[in-house]
Amino acid sequence: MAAAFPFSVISMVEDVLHKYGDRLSDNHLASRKAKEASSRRKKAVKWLRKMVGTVGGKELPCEPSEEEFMASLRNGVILCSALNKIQPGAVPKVVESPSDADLPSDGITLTVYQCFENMKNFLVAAERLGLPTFETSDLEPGGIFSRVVDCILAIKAYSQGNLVGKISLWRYGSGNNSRSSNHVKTPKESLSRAASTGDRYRANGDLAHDHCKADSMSSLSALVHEFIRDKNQEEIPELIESLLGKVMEEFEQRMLIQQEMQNKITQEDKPSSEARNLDLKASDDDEEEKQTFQLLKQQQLVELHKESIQELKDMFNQTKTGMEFLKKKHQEEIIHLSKQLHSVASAASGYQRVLEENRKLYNQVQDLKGNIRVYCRVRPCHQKQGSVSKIDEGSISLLVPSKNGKDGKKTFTFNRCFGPNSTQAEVFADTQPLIRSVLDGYNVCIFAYGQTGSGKTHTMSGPNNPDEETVGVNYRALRDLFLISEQRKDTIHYEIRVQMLEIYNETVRDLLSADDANLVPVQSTADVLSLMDLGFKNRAVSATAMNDRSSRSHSCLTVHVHGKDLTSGKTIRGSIHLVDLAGSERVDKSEVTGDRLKEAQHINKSLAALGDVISSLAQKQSHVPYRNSKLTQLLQDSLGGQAKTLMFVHIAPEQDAVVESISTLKFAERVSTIELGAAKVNKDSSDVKELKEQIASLKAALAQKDEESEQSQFATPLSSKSSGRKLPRDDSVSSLEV
Ligand SMILES: Nc1ncnc2c1ncn2[C@@H]1O[C@H](COP(=O)(O)OP(=O)(O)OP(=O)(O)O)[C@@H](O)[C@H]1O
Repeated sequence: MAAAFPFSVISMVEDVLHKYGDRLSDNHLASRKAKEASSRRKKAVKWLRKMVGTVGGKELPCEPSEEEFMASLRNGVILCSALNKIQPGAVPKVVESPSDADLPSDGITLTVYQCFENMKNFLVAAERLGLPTFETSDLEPGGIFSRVVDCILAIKAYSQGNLVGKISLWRYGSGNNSRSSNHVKTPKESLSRAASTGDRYRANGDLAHDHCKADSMSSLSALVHEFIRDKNQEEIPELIESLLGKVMEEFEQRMLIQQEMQNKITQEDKPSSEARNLDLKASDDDEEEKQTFQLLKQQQLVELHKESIQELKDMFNQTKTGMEFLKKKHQEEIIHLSKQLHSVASAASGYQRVLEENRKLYNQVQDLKGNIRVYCRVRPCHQKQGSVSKIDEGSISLLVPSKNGKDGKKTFTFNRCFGPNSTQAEVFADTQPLIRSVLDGYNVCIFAYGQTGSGKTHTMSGPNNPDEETVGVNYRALRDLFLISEQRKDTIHYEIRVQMLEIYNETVRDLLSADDANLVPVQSTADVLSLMDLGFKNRAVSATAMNDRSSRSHSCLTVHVHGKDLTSGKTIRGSIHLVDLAGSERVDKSEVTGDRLKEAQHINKSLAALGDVISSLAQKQSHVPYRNSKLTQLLQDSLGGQAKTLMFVHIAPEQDAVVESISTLKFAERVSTIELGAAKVNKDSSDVKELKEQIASLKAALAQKDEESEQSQFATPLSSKSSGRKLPRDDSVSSLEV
């Protein structure tokens, strides 16, 4: 083997003995080793400080003790960082300590697992790069720390050197570092050393030819024997070991230098053949590096995927926690809302009860006030001196000329009296409560009575082209109906339908349609207004053709209300008749003829029939002659015990109308005394109602048998002497002539 070496082995041993002879025989080998180890450690520390700088906000101490150095490397961060500095990405994942403040002196803030991960990753990377490695336990007390130092110095060498010969050196060092303290030399160091040893290390390699194996061995043996001759027997094994170590070190260095020099010469002298060899070697190395690189990349990818998966897991867990939190909150909200809803529901049912109670009380009060209410209204006077001497809230006084020339005074009492200055709104204010009754299921009748020109149409409809202020009871009543039904829409659904009829000469005519008596559904006051306009137009056409017919006919606007309680499902029906009667003035038979006479007869007949009905109601007679006229037939529902009736009595205050006024006021006073009994709400089924009507009809038919066939005599409206008048056989509500 020695023959193959480009230098003499003996001279190499001689050199070693010359250089280290004294020191090899030093009795304090252990301390020398310790010094050497310390020196190597310092080198490692110095290099690490330079490469890594601060880790976790701390620097490696300049001269740490072995224990301190071990502790600072234990979490693997410094080692990983160092390796990554010289080979970026060599250790793909390094877990660092969170902050410098958290880094204790021993450098272990990471969990044991994290430290282990770092160390594992570092050792894998080091091994992959062909660097000498060590056991993790070497960083613990009792471990072989020199192996760690070797590894660091190998990294240092890796960073500084080239690849040639490197791997074999490291492997050598790695495999022997438990026994030797080999210093890994860089090619540069080796070269400089070669230069200093001069003649003994010739680079051409032909010096070895004069040494034969036997000579070498005997000379070598002699040299060694010479060296140990005077040495203590016990020291000898250790000395030999030390000498061998040094010789091996020297050998390594010389081989390295030799190889370097050969490479250099070959590169200069034989570029083509060497280039081929180098190419081959380079391609091998390239392939190896490529594989290593790909492996690293794959590992990095795997690590990245692992990280992503972990992140996803964390995110999933966070979302799950968030969802659970939201679910809990949501449930709490629902419980809270259901509690609120419960209290609102009980409040609403309480409100319903109060509303119901209120309705009952209100209608009781209305009942106590009397079912036929009479209000008197006096319009402004066209003369300077009128017949009305005094009007207060409940009474009206008229100046009545007596036969002896002295003026007497007559006073009449009513539920309310309105003077010429009373506004439409004031008049309606006292009427308003009746409108609510309609929506509560009662039948209501408001009719305007009085002689021609006394102001009936003004009260019921207002003047021609009325505005918001002057509009009459009809419009205001309907407006209230819609307003209240709107207010109650959450509890009761109302359907409102309207009918507008005219009774002229005992003939009923629908003012809204050419067809049969027609109930038109309406949704708003606007609907009603347009219908009323149509009705008035239809009436006006007739009036033009028939000479002031409006004064000679009764007009009746009827509103039917059907309500359904949305909670209980109960239904209620109510209706209101708004009647503008024909003029009530008495017409002397001898003064009129022809159509005018006929009109007067019919008006008087129907008003007499109205008087008769009211009279029989006042006397609580078992039979009430509703069927004596179309008017009383039409108003039957609103004049019986189930209805609430209001009569507006109108007075023309002029002196020349005083007789007619007194007649009117007497009639009205009599009406106001009538007790119809408590009004009843329409909650009966329609069958019951129909049966009641049939009974009433049969009773009426029986009574009529005794009456005279035809009553052509003009009767005053106040007359109750209607007996003897012949009633039409087919005058039921359903057979009204239109
Ligand atoms: N309270 C009042 N304030 C002011 N003007 C009134 C009032 N009442 C009636 N008038 C006016 O008196 C006139 C006659 O009134 P209106 O036509 O209402 O009487 P009427 O009783 O309906 O008559 P007819 O029976 O002929 O229909 C009208 O011009 C009307 O505008």
